[in-house]
Amino acid sequence: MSIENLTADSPVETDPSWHVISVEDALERIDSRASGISTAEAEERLKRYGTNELVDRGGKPAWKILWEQFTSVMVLILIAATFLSLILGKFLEAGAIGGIVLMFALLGFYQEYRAEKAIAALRQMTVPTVRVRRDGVTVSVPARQVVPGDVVHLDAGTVVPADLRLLEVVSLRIQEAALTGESEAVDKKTTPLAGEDLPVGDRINMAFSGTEVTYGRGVGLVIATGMATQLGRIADLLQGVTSEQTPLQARLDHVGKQLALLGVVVAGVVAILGALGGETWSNLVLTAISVAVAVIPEGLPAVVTFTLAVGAQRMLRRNALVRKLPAVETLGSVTTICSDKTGTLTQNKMTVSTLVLPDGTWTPGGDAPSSAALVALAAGALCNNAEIRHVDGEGIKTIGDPTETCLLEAAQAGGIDVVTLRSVMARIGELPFDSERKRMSTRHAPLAGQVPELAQLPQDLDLIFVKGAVDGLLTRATGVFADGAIRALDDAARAWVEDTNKDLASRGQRVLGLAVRLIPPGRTPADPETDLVLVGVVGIIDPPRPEVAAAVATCQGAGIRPVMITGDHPLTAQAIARELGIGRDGGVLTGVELDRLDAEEFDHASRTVNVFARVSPEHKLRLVDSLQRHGQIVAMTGDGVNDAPALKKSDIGVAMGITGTDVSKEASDMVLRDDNFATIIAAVEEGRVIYDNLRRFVSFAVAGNLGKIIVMVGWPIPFLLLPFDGTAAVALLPLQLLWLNLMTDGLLGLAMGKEPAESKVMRRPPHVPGGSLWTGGLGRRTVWIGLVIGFVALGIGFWYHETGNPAWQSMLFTTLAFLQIGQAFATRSHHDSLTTIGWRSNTLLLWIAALVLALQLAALYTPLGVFLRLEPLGAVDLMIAAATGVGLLVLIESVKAVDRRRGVGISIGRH
Ligand SMILES: Nc1ncnc2c1ncn2[C@@H]1O[C@H](COP(=O)(O)OP(=O)(O)OP(=O)(O)O)[C@@H](O)[C@H]1O
Repeated sequence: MSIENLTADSPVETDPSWHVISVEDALERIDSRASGISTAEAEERLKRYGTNELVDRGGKPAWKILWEQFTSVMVLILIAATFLSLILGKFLEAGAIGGIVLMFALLGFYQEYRAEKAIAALRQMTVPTVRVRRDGVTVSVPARQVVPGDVVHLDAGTVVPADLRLLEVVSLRIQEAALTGESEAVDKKTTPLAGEDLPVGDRINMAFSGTEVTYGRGVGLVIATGMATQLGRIADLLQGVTSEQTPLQARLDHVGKQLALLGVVVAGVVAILGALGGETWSNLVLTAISVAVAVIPEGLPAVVTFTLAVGAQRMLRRNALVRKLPAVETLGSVTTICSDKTGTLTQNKMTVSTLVLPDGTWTPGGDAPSSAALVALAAGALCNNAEIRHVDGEGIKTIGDPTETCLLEAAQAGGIDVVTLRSVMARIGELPFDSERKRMSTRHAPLAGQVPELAQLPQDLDLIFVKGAVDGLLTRATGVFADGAIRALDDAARAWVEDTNKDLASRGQRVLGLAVRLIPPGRTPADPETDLVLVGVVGIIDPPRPEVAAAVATCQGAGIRPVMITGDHPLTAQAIARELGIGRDGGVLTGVELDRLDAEEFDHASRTVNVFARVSPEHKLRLVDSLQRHGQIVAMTGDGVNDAPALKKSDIGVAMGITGTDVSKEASDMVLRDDNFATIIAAVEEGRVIYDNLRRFVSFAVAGNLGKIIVMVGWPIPFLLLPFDGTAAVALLPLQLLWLNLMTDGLLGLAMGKEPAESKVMRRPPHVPGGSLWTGGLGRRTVWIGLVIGFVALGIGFWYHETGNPAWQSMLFTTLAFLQIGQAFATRSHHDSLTTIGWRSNTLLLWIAALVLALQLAALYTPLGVFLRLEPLGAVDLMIAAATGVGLLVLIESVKAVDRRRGVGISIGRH
């Protein structure tokens, strides 16, 4: 998409010239003010202009989902079967097969449609909120309620919510790749530009919907919303968002197709056997159809979608919001979790514990601060973007980044009136905080005697206050403020700062240095953050979240390595890591140290070191890459705009719901609604449960179908060898098989998606993603259960047939149903006995089993039986059939018991 296309041919181009007029003219043109519009006006404009949304961006249309149900290989074979039956003049069969195909297709449609809706609803939950000025105050509103004329705030990490004419910028940089394809971020301005028809990419006093703020902050006037924005004009984008298949879905699709083809082959074999036995042509075709129908796992797609969607809901209940369905499954195979420290492992509730000065310390709540302490506290309050507000009913509240709010609170505890201080010491410049520099600076006009607390500082110079990581400040400092005067930063002073830093950090505290630079008014140094005078060092406590230590232990027990990746000091990181049980050995490496490693050493480090400190987002990306190259499945957390590449690269990108930026959320697969590490572990557990349940279902369905194949193939063989009366070449009719598959794969299978966790789910290694479904003994178990089902049913069928019982087919049919009900219960756990897990722990299965039973009885004893060509069975026959089901249940349970005693059993296949 070229830039020209966007401007020249846009059909809804209304007023392209916002970039050539001044800020004041822009405000006037749209009838707004720098303080924003009123709530009433906003409501009125919302009615006039509509909501700020692009026309339905996501999701498959319903007709497409429905169409896909009818075009799968399985269904096509069934449709072919319907036509063959028609040709043979078997109208009832044709109608019934057709009907059941329709039923399966509708079931599949319903499940998939629901899953689509559920995922769309989940995506809706991450729709960003925007800070706008309404009625003169800044409030948060959902992005969809933004209207033309609104004045909105932009910060690093914000996705621009609408098209804006910029009113204020502070080092504002915006990445506009979504619109222009240009990946380099653009520096923004507010001054009018020349040239009405400048291309979008050159309108640098505008910000466009969908682009991303990568740095700085700004304020903009909304000039277009929704479909009237530049983004809204790019039709291509609107169709975007394809729903992805999970790896397992893709593999199961494959299994489905293979089974369908196998069905065709086996059908051919049975037909040949029948032909050898002198069976009639039409009966042969009918038999072939029956076999194909028996083998095809009709319920598979519906059950898989249902299980994944149920899984996403379960995760949501545990505060993990899945944005992409494949994540539900991938979570189960995660081997390494790289987590930020602040806010994820810790509470992000920061309090200043101590302020260390060259000539003493001050503790909030303790004595009155010394004059040196006042300078440091004022520096911390001025070089600070948190706000103090009076909230009705709650009194004075600080709002903003916890690292900054705690500094405001400390200043107030020290007796400084922050609001007054800030109004007197107006800010005239700012270098925003970023996680690469790990510091921020603000510039203020000379004191001129206005602030008594700062009487000891020169009164006629501009002040640049800097706060940030101590190590960085130390390399840029030349002086220290001690005993009311500025002294040279000699070795002793340097050693004092370093020791203080280490001492606080090794106690797990976050350490911030505070510094000032004095500069004649009007002069702008090339790098304002040099020649600094240190005024103090602050120790900040951010306690670990109480539940995280247990989550870390669970994580390790589950064969998953937790890794801490933090921008904080290595000693702080290590102290917190130790407290939480992360990386008892393996030490800590810093970003600088990582940079010194060669590729091989880096790879070694990524696999052995568990704590990485003072890293930048770019290191996160390299770590993910290195881990992935060594076969690890990596979950990576991130909150900042620069974390997006690492989130995208990781197998599970995890964003923070509370503190995360829009950009990080958009790049993620999963959002933690509570920012909590423990929630990742909960999601992993759910992921494993889902994987187990899918494996369980596939094993159940394949064993059942194997049983049915044995019955269908095995049935004609004795008749070939023995004198044949020509009445019994087909064990079961297509309708009967379809019915059975509907009962088992369809209904009982659905209930398997609801199975709760196996007891050992978090005490075993993660499964190999993309690995075989049948590993760990599951293949063997599936086969023998299939053989038992097949031969028991066959045996009973022969017995009834040979004893001349006309209901032999009904008996065969009913036996198969009972066998699979028994199997369904026994398969509820691969290890634990049914008595341990409790009959009632999956009530859905109980209900569905009851329903299946009722439907089976209806098939035998109501007019439905005529349709299905079944004869009623006597009570004894019923009991025999039921006994086979109970027998299979007991048999599987006994095998599990023996396995448990021998310490073996179904495993997940990674050792
Ligand atoms: N608002 C701030 N102003 C100035 N410096 C800051 C600010 N916040 C953090 N720092 C400094 O930057 C360092 C890194 O902070 P950053 O926010 O990048 O990492 P973090 O949040 O501690 O790490 P993570 O969340 O990745 O565990 C901190 O140790 C601190 O020294």
